[in-house]
Amino acid sequence: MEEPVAIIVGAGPSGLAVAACLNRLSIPNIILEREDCFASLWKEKSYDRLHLHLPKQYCELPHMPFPTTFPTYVPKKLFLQYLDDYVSRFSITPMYRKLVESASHDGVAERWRVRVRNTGGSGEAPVEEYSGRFLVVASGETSDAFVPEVKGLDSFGGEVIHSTKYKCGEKYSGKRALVVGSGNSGMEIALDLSLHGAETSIVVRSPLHILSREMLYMGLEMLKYGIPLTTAESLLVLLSKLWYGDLTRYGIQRPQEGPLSLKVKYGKYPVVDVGTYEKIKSGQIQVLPAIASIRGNEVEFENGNSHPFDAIVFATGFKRSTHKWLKVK
Ligand SMILES: NC(=O)C1=CN([C@@H]2O[C@H](COP(=O)(O)OP(=O)(O)OC[C@H]3O[C@@H](n4cnc5c(N)ncnc54)[C@H](OP(=O)(O)O)[C@@H]3O)[C@@H](O)[C@H]2O)C=CC1
Ligand SMILES: O=C(O)C(=O)Cc1c[nH]c2ccccc12
Repeated sequence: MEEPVAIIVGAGPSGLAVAACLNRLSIPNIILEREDCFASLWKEKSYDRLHLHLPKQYCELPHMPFPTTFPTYVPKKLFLQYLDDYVSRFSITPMYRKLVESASHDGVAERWRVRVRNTGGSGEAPVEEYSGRFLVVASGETSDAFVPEVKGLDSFGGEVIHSTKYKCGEKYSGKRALVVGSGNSGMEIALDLSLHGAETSIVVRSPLHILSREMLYMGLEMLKYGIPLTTAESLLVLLSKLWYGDLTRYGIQRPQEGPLSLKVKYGKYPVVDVGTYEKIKSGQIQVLPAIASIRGNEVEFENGNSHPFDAIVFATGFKRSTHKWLKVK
């Protein structure tokens, strides 16, 4: 095989976008993907009711707009259909079951050396090596599911899953479900559970911004037209306060810093409300503080209260994987 100019790690939307751009310029490249499909987070590790939070014009990949027939907020199924079309259109051929174990730069040869475990076979996974002038890290901020250590979790009798294993709330009907974590996954999974008739609670341990999709869209449009970030986000906070009111009565604080600054500085996205707020307001979703410990089916919270649950969904986010394999001096 001809040596690629670029080695792309990860066949998520970003890796596919880079490969498409390189293919259009006939620049040889390979994508190394540890799973057996592209966009595995979307395909296999996300809940059914997932939609993009931004209007479609903000989410398209380079050189291929979404079809005009797609709705403004693209659902998972159509997004995956779009990615399928994208991969065929730009003749992208990711190499699957290639787990990158190390990537380091050889200064003398001016090449990246990438060691890969080929996990595709049946026996012991053999090691392969690839080299190329450029390395593209497209393995994402959401590569490895994160579950915190919780005192007594082992003693919990019910089901415990990470948000990546959650599809739909159907089987939780009538059950007491606790969602731990109040990012966008936790908030929407709590909504889904409640809509399916689960008695739902969610742990909110830190301050957060809640915006509607329209507010977020407005914020991004303001940035596009050159309105300063601090001005744009002051307006968003004002709108959020007018629309949602004082959230402290439900046990939710707003952060000191604005929603756009938090995203830009720390990659922390605001919660985009797709219906959870109404459920919290009506008392159908109960907000609880951080967990102190678990004993059997009883979960004790930091305010000293404890409640029994049948299932816990950890929507506690992800860790990136680069510290495991990317060797930079
Ligand atoms: N439709 C869309 O576009 C969607 C987009 N997303 C995006 O995907 C990315 C991942 O989202 P998500 O899966 O929600 O993960 P996040 O990292 O965004 O959220 C994790 C949440 O878990 C909380 N948490 C972590 N550890 C604990 C703990 N020990 N006890 C209590 N709470 C804890 C965090 O709180 P704390 O802040 O205190 O650490 C935070 O609220 C984000 O960028 C998100 O915006 C997700 C879903 C839908
Ligand atoms: O910068 C990005 O990741 C974007 O595409 C825009 C965006 C998506 N969600 C947001 C939330 C707050 C600020 C920017 C964005």
